[in-house]
Amino acid sequence: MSSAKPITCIAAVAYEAGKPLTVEEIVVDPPKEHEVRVKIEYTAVCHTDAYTLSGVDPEGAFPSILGHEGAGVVESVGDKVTNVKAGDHVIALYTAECKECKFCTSNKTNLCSSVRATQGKGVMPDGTSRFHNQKGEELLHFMGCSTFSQYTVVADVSLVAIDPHAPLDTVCLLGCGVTTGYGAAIKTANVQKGDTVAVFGAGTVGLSVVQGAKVRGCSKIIVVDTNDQKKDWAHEFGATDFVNPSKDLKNGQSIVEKLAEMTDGGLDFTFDCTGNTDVMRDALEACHKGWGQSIIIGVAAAGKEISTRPFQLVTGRVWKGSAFGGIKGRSEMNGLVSDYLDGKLKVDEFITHKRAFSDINAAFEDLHHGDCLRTVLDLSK
Ligand SMILES: NC(=O)C1=CN([C@@H]2O[C@H](COP(=O)(O)OP(=O)(O)OC[C@H]3O[C@@H](n4cnc5c(N)ncnc54)[C@H](OP(=O)(O)O)[C@@H]3O)[C@@H](O)[C@H]2O)C=CC1
Ligand SMILES: N[C@@H](CCC(=O)N[C@@H](CSC=O)C(=O)NCC(=O)O)C(=O)O
Ligand SMILES: [Zn+2]
Ligand SMILES: [Zn+2]
Repeated sequence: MSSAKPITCIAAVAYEAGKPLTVEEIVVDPPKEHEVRVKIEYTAVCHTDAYTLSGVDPEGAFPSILGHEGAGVVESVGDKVTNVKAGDHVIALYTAECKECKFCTSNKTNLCSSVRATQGKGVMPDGTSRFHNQKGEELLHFMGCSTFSQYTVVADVSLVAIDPHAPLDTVCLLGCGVTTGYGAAIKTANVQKGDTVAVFGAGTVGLSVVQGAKVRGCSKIIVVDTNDQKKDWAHEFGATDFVNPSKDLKNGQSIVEKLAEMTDGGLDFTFDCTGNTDVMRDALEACHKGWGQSIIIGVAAAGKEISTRPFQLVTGRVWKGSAFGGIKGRSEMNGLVSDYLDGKLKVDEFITHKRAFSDINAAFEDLHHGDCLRTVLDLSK
């Protein structure tokens, strides 16, 4: 039996959709069997946190503790936990890896099913929460991580222990944005030397796709973004071209026509990193006839649907999706951490803002300004 006691700490609670988070004291219960309590040191804010807080996530539930791009140190473990121990440095995984379910053993996907159903309901695998506020009200978990709390409890399958030399204030970004985009390029799409690529949306996810395409030696890497402020970053991460569809198109020209003109008929691979369903259609239709593949990464609001003429698929274009870049967190995260430590994977470059955790609502504001890729929050402040 674990001898851990409840911990009182500071968390940012999402009480209501569309409202700022409330930074307050909460109680975090000890981890149960196959659970781990983690002291979160650093977390970043991902666009998906803002999406859920806005109220358009079909799985969004309140009150809850959001956050899923975090790193910290294991404080205590529940019974039957064997993959991590107190003191380990860890990254939280919103895509778990149990290594036993039919998804994990298939080698076809990273979408582990072990805890996904309860995770989507905001509870631990036993159906209960480990978080309460000072009034004794239950607070829900989020994406199996809830990193907007100084202490969180996660399933053991939702954690990976990492090299303790890796700085937690930067590798927290491997918990989502960087891994998602980079993995979508090198794993889901498996882009190759000489391929042509277009990336729609130059946030952390899109620029990480660019980084993957550059590492693989793609011949053309076109970034499409409506914000000119993203142009310098696009080139810094490896883009060969930047197109702003709100000002770089000829009269009457569509972005699909512009991209076809730039690539002799269309791209080998396109990636949606915006979550906009109209952009998803453009990304598919900008693919080359016969073989072009479009990868959807962006998360769209409840009720939104994608459409295109079936002829686009009949004539050989392929629509795919990618979650967490297709990366199996427990098996593959340490490869990314090593690449980062060896200077082969850019991570620090995405950190445009740093703030105290108590300033978390300002970090959500940062997301709406063109000068922000990621804000990293220090949970000790
Ligand atoms: N599938 C997965 O596993 C994951 C999915 N996501 C999703 O990926 C998406 C990107 O995340 P993130 O990089 O953090 O988000 P950001 O908001 O930082 O990046 C999105 C970028 O797209 C730009 N953009 C918006 N509309 C258009 C448009 N019509 N055409 C071209 N560019 C446009 C935005 O510009 P501006 O800033 O001016 O609006 C911004 O630069 C989100 O939908 C997020 O929820 C995130 C992580 C994991
Ligand atoms: N809750 C949403 C779906 C949200 C979604 O698609 N999430 C991505 C990760 S976004 C990270 O920033 C994902 O990995 N999806 C796969 C999964 O199993 O959730 C909804 O219900 O539409
Ligand atoms: Zn995310
Ligand atoms: Zn599994």
